[in-house]
Amino acid sequence: MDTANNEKKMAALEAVKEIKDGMTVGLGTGSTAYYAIHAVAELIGQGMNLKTVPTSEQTKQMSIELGIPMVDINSIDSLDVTIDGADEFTQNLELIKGGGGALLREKIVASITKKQIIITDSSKMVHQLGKFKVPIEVIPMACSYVMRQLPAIGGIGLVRKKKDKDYITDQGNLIIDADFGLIEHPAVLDEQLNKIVGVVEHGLFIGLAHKVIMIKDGEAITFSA
Ligand SMILES: O=C[C@H](O)[C@H](O)[C@H](O)COP(=O)(O)O
Repeated sequence: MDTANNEKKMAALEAVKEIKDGMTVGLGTGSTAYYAIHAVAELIGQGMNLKTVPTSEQTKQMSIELGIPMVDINSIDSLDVTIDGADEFTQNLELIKGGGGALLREKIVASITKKQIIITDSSKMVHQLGKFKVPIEVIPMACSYVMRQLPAIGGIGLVRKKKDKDYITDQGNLIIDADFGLIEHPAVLDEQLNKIVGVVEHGLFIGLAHKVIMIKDGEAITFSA
């Protein structure tokens, strides 16, 4: 296993230590969350009684294959813990997520989670967000309107493609990957994006993470809110 994957796995194993019997657990999406999902399956295999909520169709499929019990998010008020990855994070626990297109369901799950734990390898920490483009999920009919609004708030967008076709999210929407340069005030941009009609959600996660566990040089480094 290469260093990055080793770090992802170690972070996942560290995070699942927070899971206790009887908890409801949110399962993130992506190559880092992958290791957490496997670790949760192992806990269940050892007899732990857990209910989970997946943050994407991809994670739901994995959960089915691994025999992980799931619960309808509309039948619960909150989740105890969610373990998810990130594309970038700062020490203030501001994040960019959505590189894998799952930001909308991830943000809904994070919003009702008591303890949102982000797990990363050592490449994801930044001093200022913005090298990674901010994914913006938009209603298809609003796509060009939203694109035209971005320069007024300092951004340039590109519609995400997959194999030469528009990338379609789990909710049937499009994603605009927007370059804002380094983001001075993520909370301000968060509000500006939320005000654009046709934007369903975006990948700036501000005030949602409670803890980031990053592995660097074989050690777990924890950042807490
Ligand atoms: O949409 C995808 C999610 O936000 C992922 O958690 C994020 O892109 C990080 O993915 P990975 O762990 O594969 O780097």
